[in-house]
Amino acid sequence: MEIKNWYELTFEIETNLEEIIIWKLNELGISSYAFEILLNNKNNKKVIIWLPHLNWPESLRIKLVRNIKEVLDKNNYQTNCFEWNLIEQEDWISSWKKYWGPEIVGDNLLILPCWLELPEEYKNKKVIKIDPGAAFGTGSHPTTSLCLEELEKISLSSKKILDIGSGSGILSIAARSFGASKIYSIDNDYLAINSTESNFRLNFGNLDNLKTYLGSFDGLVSKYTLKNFDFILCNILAEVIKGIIPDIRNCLKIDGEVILSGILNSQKDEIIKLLKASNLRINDVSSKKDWVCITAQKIP
Ligand SMILES: C[S@@+](CC[C@H](N)C(=O)[O-])C[C@H]1O[C@@H](n2cnc3c(N)ncnc32)[C@H](O)[C@@H]1O
Repeated sequence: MEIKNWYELTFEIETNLEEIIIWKLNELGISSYAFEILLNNKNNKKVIIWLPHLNWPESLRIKLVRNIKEVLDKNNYQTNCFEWNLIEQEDWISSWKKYWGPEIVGDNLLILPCWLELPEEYKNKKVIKIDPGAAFGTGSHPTTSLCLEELEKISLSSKKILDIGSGSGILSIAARSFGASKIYSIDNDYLAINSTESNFRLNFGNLDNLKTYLGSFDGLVSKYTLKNFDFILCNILAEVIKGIIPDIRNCLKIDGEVILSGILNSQKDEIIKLLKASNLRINDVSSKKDWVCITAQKIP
């Protein structure tokens, strides 16, 4: 289905609430947003959220504002200044482009918005081209960059990968760029699956090494044979991760590894406990801002 128009929601927050808003939007499955520094008030930022109009009837928009207000209230910030505009696809693309430039991740990766030429100074980087569309995964969120940095550390040559919650496809594309031979990408949002496929094509010109599945991971594992993966990449919220750890183990081959992201610092210990209980050995824990990424290995 093609998205024609977008709702644009804007409001102000104190700058220190940015991470909390990102966390809430992530939880609500909202991926297109930006923060703008206000020149007249350096302590505040403008939040701009774009929502595909077909998926956001009035009732859901009212609920969204209520959700955001609740989060802000809890953090002692009161506002009623929420402004809605309806904008056309072309205007959304130009708004979005204004906020997005090339981004270096880890030692060697460069995330490049598809409408930009590769800047000369980044010619030696491994480039991942992304058209952000309506799916999560531009590389700028700590949960994504933590996964990308983990991927840089491991040898993926000829490996079989499962990407659970592929969003824009950014991790699948990185895995292929690092030499993985077969990538299976799962997402329960059709916009994300479209985005994974079109971004994969944008980078490699074809979908030869990619297989996509639309649906929830727990439903798909019982329907298809998803087994013997060398690596599983899973950047989903901790609440979802908790319920799928045993299935993740079943999908890994012995010695295979899972990279889990989307976990808040406060949720780390509980996830580590669940991983150990499923016979998954913790190999690495890295963190950025409030977020943690855990790498665990299937032991016999
Ligand atoms: C935080 S985004 C991650 C996107 C991308 N992999 C990245 O690292 O930037 C999580 C994605 O998981 C998908 N998702 C959430 N729960 C899921 C589930 N149970 N099964 C499959 N996909 C799921 C969402 O639609 C979303 O695209």
